[in-house]
Amino acid sequence: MLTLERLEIVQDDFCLTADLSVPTGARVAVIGPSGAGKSTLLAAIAGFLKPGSGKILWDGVDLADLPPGERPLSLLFQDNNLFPHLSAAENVGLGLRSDLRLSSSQKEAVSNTLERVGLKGFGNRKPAALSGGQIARVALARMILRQKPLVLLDEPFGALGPALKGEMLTLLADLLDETGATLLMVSHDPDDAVRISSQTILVAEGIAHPPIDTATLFANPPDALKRYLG
Ligand SMILES: Nc1ncnc2c1ncn2[C@@H]1O[C@H](COP(=O)(O)OP(=O)(O)OP(=O)(O)O)[C@@H](O)[C@H]1O
Repeated sequence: MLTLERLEIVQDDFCLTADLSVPTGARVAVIGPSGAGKSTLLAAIAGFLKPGSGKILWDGVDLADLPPGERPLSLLFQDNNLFPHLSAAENVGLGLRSDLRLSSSQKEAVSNTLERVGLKGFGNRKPAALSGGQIARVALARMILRQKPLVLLDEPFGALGPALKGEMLTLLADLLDETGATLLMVSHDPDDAVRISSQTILVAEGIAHPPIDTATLFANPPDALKRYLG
């Protein structure tokens, strides 16, 4: 379980508070107006931003002293963070070792994972020779290979067209079924929230609200969400 305990994150004159829990295995959308603090929230959980006060706990363990690379999570941004000079397989392999000195079983795991996301035979290609959807698949492959229990996605498919995005959300849901990982996914598209997540965290007016049932939230949106939805 992820617990944000009386968390306060301050960036210059911006302040976000959160006091909430996300049960293990839950899939939670994070939505809210632009600039409300969705990325800031994920950055704090990932360890890139030090909270002003409060705690971030995973299964009761305070993550404060763990650097980003040692936290029990994978993080994926919209640009998918692929290194342009590395092949698809190497980009996936980075999920296991940053120096890419992989054992033969690790290399096999990379190749199996590429196959799992539909990229069999694409391992030697550099990102420039891959389509947007294929790049997203490489990023997902790296994420699942890391086998972390918490997955943080920040608008991961925002640059893709609707059909491709739908395909990626389906693949993501299948991968989460297999790994049982807990998901927090920032999205600007309410349809994504409905599609991938049973629960939604609304971030608005300085507060990351506790997750509530997605359908209930959209059926009866609070004013801040109404304004955002337009
Ligand atoms: N490095 C920084 N230093 C100071 N303030 C920052 C910094 N990064 C972001 N902010 C501010 O923090 C607030 C929250 O930004 P954040 O990017 O988390 O919002 P968001 O909800 O993810 O927005 P969007 O949907 O547009 O991506 C904004 O007011 C932003 O200007």
